[in-house]
Amino acid sequence: MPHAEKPIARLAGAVKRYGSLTALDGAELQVHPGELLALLGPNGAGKTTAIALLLGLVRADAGSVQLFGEDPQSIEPRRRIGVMLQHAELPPTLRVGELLRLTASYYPNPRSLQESAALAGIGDLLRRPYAKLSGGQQRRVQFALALCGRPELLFLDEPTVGMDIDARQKLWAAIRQLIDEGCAVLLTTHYLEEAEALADRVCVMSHGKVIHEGTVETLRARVAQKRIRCRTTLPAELIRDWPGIGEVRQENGRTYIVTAEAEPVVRRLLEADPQLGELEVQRAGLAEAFTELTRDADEASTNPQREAA
Ligand SMILES: Nc1ncnc2c1ncn2[C@@H]1O[C@H](COP(=O)(O)OP(=O)(O)OP(=O)(O)O)[C@@H](O)[C@H]1O
Repeated sequence: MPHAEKPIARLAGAVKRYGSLTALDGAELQVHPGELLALLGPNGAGKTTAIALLLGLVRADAGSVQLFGEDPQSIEPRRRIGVMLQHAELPPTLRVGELLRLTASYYPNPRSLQESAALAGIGDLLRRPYAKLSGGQQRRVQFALALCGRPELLFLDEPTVGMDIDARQKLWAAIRQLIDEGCAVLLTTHYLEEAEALADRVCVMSHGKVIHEGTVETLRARVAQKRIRCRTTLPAELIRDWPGIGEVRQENGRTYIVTAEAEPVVRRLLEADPQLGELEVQRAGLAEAFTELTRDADEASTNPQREAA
């Protein structure tokens, strides 16, 4: 999708090797002002490495890495970002309020303590020592620290891991509020519903490359499969032999069918079983699209001649 505005964070052909392991293999990634980009991919795909490059924590072996058009290791672009990583090492004896004040002091135009605390929902934790908080509370404090500098770009690496449903939804609401104020967010997550709830765009990574980029809708549309569910007396073996059937499963008295084209299958089902009931046809969700995409990428990488064939 062409974008009028210049990206504020950019990887172009970025390569990062750890010994013989290639963690990033020519990754292309762009974050634009004010957007929420979700970075998805299986474990080890290279998401955290991509973020580490953009934060200047590691250097690329090849390709270019830019943050606000500059080298991410220089101080100016770093003053414009906020960061919440998977593993945060924070001084355990400091109280939450002290941590927030200290972090805010690194930024030229920080939010007030009260504003940061309210956004992250930690108003009642300010006097507590950080080390004594629960895992979920510590995550919320880390979120407050990430947003206290009024960043233009927020990096959130699996922010809701360890949070209960209520805390997760509150964090989503706070992220939406930041987006409304014009902050861009680069989010990595394994929760596809999180990407669906928040993202303007998604990038799917596999084996150190971005293998898909688009909206949640375009990602879903990549998967042509439909799911049919019904109650029928027809045996699974019979349906399996019909043309265009991907998979048939029977469970708890219901039959589940996966097919690329639902209409002919539905027609045939109704003809073969006039008693058929509880018929439902669904388009594949983001989870199926994601699984299918990354499986294709896995097959291509373990079987490279397939590409050439
Ligand atoms: N410091 C390091 N030294 C050696 N190998 C590393 C290092 N950091 C990452 N790797 C390897 O690089 C690859 C990409 O890792 P990365 O952490 O970027 O993946 P990820 O997509 O963030 O995975 P996850 O979803 O599990 O967090 C993995 O194979 C990982 O083992």
